[in-house]
Amino acid sequence: MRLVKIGLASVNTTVGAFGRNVDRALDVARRMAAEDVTVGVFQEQLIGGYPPEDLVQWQGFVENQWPQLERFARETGALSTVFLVGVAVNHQGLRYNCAALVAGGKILGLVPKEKLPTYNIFYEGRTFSRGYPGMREELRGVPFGDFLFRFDFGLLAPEVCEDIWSPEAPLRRRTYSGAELVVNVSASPFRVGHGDTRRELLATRASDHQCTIAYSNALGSNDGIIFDGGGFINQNGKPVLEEPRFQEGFAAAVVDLDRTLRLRAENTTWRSDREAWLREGGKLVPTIDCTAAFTSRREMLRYPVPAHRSFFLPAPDTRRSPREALCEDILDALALGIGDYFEKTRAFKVIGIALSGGRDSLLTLLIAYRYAKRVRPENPGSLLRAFYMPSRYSSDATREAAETIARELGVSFQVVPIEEAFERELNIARTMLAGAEVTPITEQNIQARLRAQRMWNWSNSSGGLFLQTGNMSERAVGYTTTGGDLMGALAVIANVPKTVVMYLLDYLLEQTGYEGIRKVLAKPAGPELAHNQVGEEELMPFPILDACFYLFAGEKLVPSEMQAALEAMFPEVEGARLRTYVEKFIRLFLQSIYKWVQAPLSLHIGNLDLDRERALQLPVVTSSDWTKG
Ligand SMILES: Nc1ncnc2c1ncn2[C@@H]1O[C@H](COP(=O)(O)OP(=O)(O)OC[C@H]2O[C@@H]([n+]3cccc(C(=O)O)c3)[C@H](O)[C@@H]2O)[C@@H](O)[C@H]1O
Ligand SMILES: Nc1ncnc2c1ncn2[C@@H]1O[C@H](COP(=O)(O)OP(=O)(O)OP(=O)(O)O)[C@@H](O)[C@H]1O
Ligand SMILES: NC(=O)CC[C@H](N)C(=O)O
Repeated sequence: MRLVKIGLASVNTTVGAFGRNVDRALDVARRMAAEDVTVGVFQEQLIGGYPPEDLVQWQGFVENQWPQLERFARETGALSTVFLVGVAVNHQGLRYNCAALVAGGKILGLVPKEKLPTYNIFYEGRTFSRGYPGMREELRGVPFGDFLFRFDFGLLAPEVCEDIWSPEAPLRRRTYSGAELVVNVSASPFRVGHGDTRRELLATRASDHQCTIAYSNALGSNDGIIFDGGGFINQNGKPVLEEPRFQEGFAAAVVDLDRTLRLRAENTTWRSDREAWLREGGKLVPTIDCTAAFTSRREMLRYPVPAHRSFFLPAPDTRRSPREALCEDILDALALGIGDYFEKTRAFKVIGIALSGGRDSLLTLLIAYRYAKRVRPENPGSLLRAFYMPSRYSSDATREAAETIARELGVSFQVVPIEEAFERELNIARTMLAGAEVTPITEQNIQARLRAQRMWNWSNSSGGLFLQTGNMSERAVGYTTTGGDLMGALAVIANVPKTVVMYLLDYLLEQTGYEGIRKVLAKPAGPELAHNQVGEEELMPFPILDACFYLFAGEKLVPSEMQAALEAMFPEVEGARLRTYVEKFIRLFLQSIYKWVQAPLSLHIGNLDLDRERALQLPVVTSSDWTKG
């Protein structure tokens, strides 16, 4: 029996706040040591914050991380814990994204990331250089490269995030070289369903490579990329610990590393694969001996027995239903996104929403309220302001719905009519047009723009964070006004399809029983910019719109393929009608790209997103001729 206690840390870092990031990490490091953690795992780019994007091009951004790493080492020097910390380093003019091994007051090693993700939201290949098999360098007197590290408790292999996402992972050659404990410092952004993907991936790697894996993820939102924290310990395929997500702190568990070696020895497939690898010229990874530099304290650790006192019976099932898991995850992620933007920019005092009595602004308000409840539990509503701005087209029903939810949440609610200003702007527009008619669409847009202007004015003088409320589906087809409801300081639900907006509201109604939600849902969605406007009549049914969006923008199908998929999905709708929906969707989508590119920074929760930096990089000036074959 060789017991080791592994701690997984979650620290909410800010890009560029090196000193503050390390202060927060030190606090967790000390708490881990106080609870006898042998190996404490932090996240990728702990010191610099993630994603640093092109800040890595500034030599100072990278160089100035080193003194902070040294400080971390110094201030943890008396602790009996080995720490893994993500840091960027400069070496011979190139930048590397590393896992640093720190123990006994010293930086004992630096292992650079080999797989640099340059897809979706990731741009690492643009700024960082890769580590490579057999890399053996020294940086400021510290071993820097492809190494294993021997401690009195076992053989450890540090690595960085994406390294584990490849079947050709460095951990293959490192475990074949004897590594027992693979430690992955990670920054894996929240995306719907990604938590399950991580769990399965780690179980597969730990089983394929017969090792114990400790994986610790980043926490907190930076620039709309939301890290949900959490982490996993998996021993040779068996889950040992799953750290709760969306909270700062750490979780720890004891593992018996002898078990990892025993299972490895029993696994004839692993052994013969290793022999074949050696025969084919596989090169063993060298080991740095750290036993003189650090002595662990493990005599107090106890064998990890199941809390439910059975090695044979399952633990009580605490899993959430898929519906609850989806809704709670999205709501937690978006609330963290609002909160971290509000706090980390240090630019705002309150949060404001133009509240229409419709679905999108209601959901945005409820998400902001979720954040407010965390930081001001005694009076969450005091952090928020809601403004209802009626024109001649606004109904009593939406006003009543908006007022009701604001009252239920204790949020200040102000009615600011725009009718007079609308009339004035209409007349001015007529004058500018020298007598020509103001189009009906312009009439609509004037109202949306007046509301935006008022929100900006309120924001300027109050220090208010003006939340933009548009959903992804309507943005995709340009059903939003440039300079109007498309604007705001932070777009909260811009990555949420309309059908998901409705799903979340149904869930929240069930959870909270708020009358305001019920009143909003009682009325069909529509912008109230003209008489009796119903969004689904002007566009198409939202389930079909979202399906078109998924098939075209996500799956990249051509119209005939989309049509076939829609016919299978909506057999009750006539084929000819589906064809007009497909054509309409593609036309609107391709002619609305200019709108998304001027939308505010938005919170990201899925790989299919309308954000030129993070998902679809489409030209604004483009023709749809190619879609016609
Ligand atoms: N390719 C291009 N590149 C750059 N700019 C381009 C452009 N094409 C038009 N433009 C400019 O954009 C203008 C048209 O865009 P914009 O002013 O936004 O107006 P537009 O897209 O014509 O109309 C806005 C639509 O959004 C709907 N809406 C508005 C507000 C809320 C909601 C809701 O869901 O509640 C819906 C509204 O019913 C209407 O159908 C043009 O007048 C022109 O100035
Ligand atoms: N009467 C209003 N008072 C305040 N804000 C409004 C008003 N009408 C529209 N807005 C703002 O403009 C945004 C766009 O309107 P839109 O109709 O797309 O959304 P919604 O009303 O929130 O949701 P839905 O479309 O599902 O009814 C709203 O979310 C809201 O922020
Ligand atoms: N920062 C990274 O390398 C993360 C990439 C990884 N595939 C993830 O999404 O979790």
